[in-house]
Amino acid sequence: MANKTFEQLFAELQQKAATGDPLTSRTADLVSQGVHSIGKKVVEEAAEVWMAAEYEGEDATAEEISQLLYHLQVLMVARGISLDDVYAHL
Ligand SMILES: N=c1c2ncn([C@@H]3O[C@H](COP(=O)(O)OP(=O)(O)OP(=O)(O)O)[C@@H](O)[C@H]3O)c2ncn1[C@@H]1O[C@H](COP(=O)(O)O)[C@@H](O)[C@H]1O
Repeated sequence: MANKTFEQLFAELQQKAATGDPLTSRTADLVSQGVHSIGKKVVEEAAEVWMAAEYEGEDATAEEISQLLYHLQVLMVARGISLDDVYAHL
């Protein structure tokens, strides 16, 4: 059912940020652009989650949530924040 877990995606993104080609990897491209650009994507995706939750179905909302989680993870990688750093606050 699931393509990958949250932890598996994070490990993949760390690898992409370290060795990926910005021409073929969205993650490498975003990390090369920096925290300002990634932050704007996080805000954009958060708004799309809100709109989908209010006006669209569960599947569309879940897709938007996946895109928000992806961009949050890219921001974490760009700032050198680990999953444990975040889990410590849960
Ligand atoms: N989970 C994701 C993922 N979620 C969202 N996105 C990207 O984020 C975009 C967000 O959608 P938008 O509607 O905002 O698209 P957009 O406005 O055209 O985006 P912009 O390029 O204009 O910012 C999507 O089009 C995808 O390109 C993702 N890109 C990659 N991943 C996964 O990340 C891993 C590494 O990917 P690469 O770094 O590309 O190899 C792979 O497992 C991918 O499946």
